[in-house]
Amino acid sequence: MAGKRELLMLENFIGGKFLPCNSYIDSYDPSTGEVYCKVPNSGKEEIEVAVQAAREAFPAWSSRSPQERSLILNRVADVLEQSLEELAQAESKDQGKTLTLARTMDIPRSVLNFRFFASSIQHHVSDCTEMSHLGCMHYTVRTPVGIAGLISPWNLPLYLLTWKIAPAIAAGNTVIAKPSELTSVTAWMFCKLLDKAGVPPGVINVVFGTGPRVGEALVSHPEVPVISFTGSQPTAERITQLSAPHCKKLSLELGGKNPAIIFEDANLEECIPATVRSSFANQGEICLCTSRIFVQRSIYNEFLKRFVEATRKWKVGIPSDPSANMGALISKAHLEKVRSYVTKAHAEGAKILCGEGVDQLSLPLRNQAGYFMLPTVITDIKDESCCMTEEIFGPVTCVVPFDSEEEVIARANGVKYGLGATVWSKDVGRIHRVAKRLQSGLVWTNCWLIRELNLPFGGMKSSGIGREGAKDSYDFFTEIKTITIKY
Ligand SMILES: NC(=O)c1ccc[n+]([C@@H]2O[C@H](COP(=O)([O-])OP(=O)(O)OC[C@H]3O[C@@H](n4cnc5c(N)ncnc54)[C@H](O)[C@@H]3O)[C@@H](O)[C@H]2O)c1
Ligand SMILES: N/C(=C\C=C\C=O)C(=O)O
Repeated sequence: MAGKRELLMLENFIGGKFLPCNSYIDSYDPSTGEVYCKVPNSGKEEIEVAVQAAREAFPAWSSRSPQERSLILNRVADVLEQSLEELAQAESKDQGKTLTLARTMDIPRSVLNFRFFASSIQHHVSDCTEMSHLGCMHYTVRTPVGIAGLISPWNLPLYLLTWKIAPAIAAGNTVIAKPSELTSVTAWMFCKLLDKAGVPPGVINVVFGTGPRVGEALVSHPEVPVISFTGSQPTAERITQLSAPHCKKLSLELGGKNPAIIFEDANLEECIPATVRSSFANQGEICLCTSRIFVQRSIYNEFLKRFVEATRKWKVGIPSDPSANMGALISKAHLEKVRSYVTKAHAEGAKILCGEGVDQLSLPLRNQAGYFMLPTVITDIKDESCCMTEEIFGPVTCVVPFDSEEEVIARANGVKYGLGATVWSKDVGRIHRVAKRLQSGLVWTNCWLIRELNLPFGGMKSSGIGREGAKDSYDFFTEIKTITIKY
């Protein structure tokens, strides 16, 4: 039929083979609102087959040396890098993010995830102590846990999936990965590259589908002893319940309600563009995005004026537009949810200074049913408002004044989350004092989102349990044993 386009059909990747599924889910292009892809709607049956493949691959893979595994991880990095442009195009189309961001952040970071763990796996050492008076020495050994279940969200699809796959296989585990059903395409493209990189069949299995069906089947499987999950807090609760009867090892990387604290001596030339970026990068769909901006009262009015001016220049455009700073949100439902927060803030008497309901979006005709929204700044809002306490995960940020250091620490800590904070000041003593007292797994001062992969990444309170990073991921994906030798 004229005008009818072929849909992209994904398949599960199990035991080194692509396998079709009995049923499929529609996947949408967020920039047009059109269905363009079909994602397998897998369930228990597919998980059973994947477990069998991962179980069979485990003995050979886990007995390779870290150096041998490292060679393969480096080859995965190479093949990913060779496909950088196709992967970036696909990530942008599937997720709605700008092509520029996919090219400069998502895919390069996915490549780096493999290179980084290929190197770090070769540098771990174990502990050894001696009790000479008893003629004993003790040492520790670490062994891979087994089959790892890896579940990832839709905001940084390949970036976050590979941040789990790379350390898990580097440590000798085999894996079953389940990407978000909303953004499965780059995971499927990644599977196509694995044979070329020399990854043995069954070491990496990817099963697609929804959380309640295939995600729960994976989490509940008795032969999957370790689950690494990145996503929302309510899903983490469900995963915790399902894992409890099996005492599974769990790593939970969850949401945030991240504060930026801006003291009167901050360098506003640097702070304003960085805070626009920390609020609205990737459409505000990064767990580390700033959503509560506390500004010291003496500079509040100046900051607000300049911040709103800079936000208005943050361009929303179609993802392929090189001048766009922001693309489309992930789904219609998510767009409606994000907008509803602005409506609630307005109803509570807060002021919407720019963006949603105030300014006009300008989009090409073909993209008018896409899930776009302008970056929105809210002020005159109470700390207790849902916009100041709940994770919105979209391009909405609130700006409020504060008077003292003591007060702002208490207010910044006054939410259930504790993931990433930023602090802006030239006073080194104050930076150390405030950073130490913030209930936050990560604190960036005078910058945002500079990542050091060696060090722990993760959240406090409802932002999660456990940390990821060179040593932390190694510890998580291995079991430790203490051995005593009497001589
Ligand atoms: N801390 C971090 O590093 C980090 C990083 C990115 C995103 N996030 C958080 O992720 C959330 C947004 O992502 P999302 O909407 O995809 O989260 P989500 O919890 O809805 O889904 C995440 C993943 O879990 C799966 N899932 C859903 N229900 C499940 C169930 N019952 N059992 C097993 N799996 C299930 C989904 O299919 C998806 O693959 C936000 O809260 C964001 O802050 C956190
Ligand atoms: N896990 C990381 C980032 C998470 C972002 C959430 O949206 C990372 O940089 O390692």
